[in-house]
Amino acid sequence: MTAAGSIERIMSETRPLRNGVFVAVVGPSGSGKDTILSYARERLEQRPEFHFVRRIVTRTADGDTEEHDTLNEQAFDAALQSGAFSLHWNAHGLRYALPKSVDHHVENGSVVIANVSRSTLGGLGAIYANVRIVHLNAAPEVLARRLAQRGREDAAAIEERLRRGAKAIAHRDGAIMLDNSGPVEIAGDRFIAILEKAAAFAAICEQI
Ligand SMILES: Nc1ncnc2c1ncn2[C@@H]1O[C@H](COP(=O)(O)OP(=O)(O)OP(=O)(O)O)[C@@H](O)[C@H]1O
Ligand SMILES: O=P(O)(O)OC[C@H]1O[C@H](OP(=O)(O)O)[C@H](O)[C@@H]1O
Repeated sequence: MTAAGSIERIMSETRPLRNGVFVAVVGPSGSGKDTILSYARERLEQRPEFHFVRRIVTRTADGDTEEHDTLNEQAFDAALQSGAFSLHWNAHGLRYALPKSVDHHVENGSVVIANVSRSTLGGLGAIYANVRIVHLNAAPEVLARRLAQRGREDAAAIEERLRRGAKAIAHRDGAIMLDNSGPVEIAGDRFIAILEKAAAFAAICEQI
């Protein structure tokens, strides 16, 4: 490898990764993360500058509001060991990950949007130079009603999700708070406006 090639390789591996923006969507169970992501994805599907991440979860997709890839525990471990993930976490007795391709999308200047756990937020800045945190929420009685209506979990699991949601509110400087207690169009259109601003920022980064 030439010296220039070697420097290029080192530069491309230097973290935090630049050019694009990583948008982390967080919030308590039932706040509507998957719903708002679908709303925005449908409306932005002709816009190549936005990349909506398909997660990997150790849960089958049956009855889920989210489309994701499923791996069993053993396959998840193997993928983790082989470096196939950009980010991973545990919650609700399940394991979650984002594919390594997320990093390439960010380096290529995209706005990359993912539903992640609040537990990942502290580490994001070391991976991605430009991070936006969108903290979705809804009134407690709304969360309880939605989880009951969704019917994906039994009553005990819903109780546990409500407890976890109430406990782990992310008090982070710079998080954009977005209320989704009302109709999905209200929070959905606000979310799209946030993504448009991130895309404008990424476009400026590309010029400098
Ligand atoms: N604005 C809204 N108005 C009415 N129903 C909504 C709204 N937003 C979401 N819902 C409904 O609430 C339920 C929970 O939404 P969703 O699954 O998107 O939440 P989530 O934050 O992704 O939850 P989890 O973290 O448990 O996956 C779903 O049944 C969804 O259809
Ligand atoms: O409470 P915290 O750690 O923020 O979030 C934990 C996890 O809970 C939800 O999972 P699911 O989509 O309901 O399976 C979120 O998407 C996240 O991955």
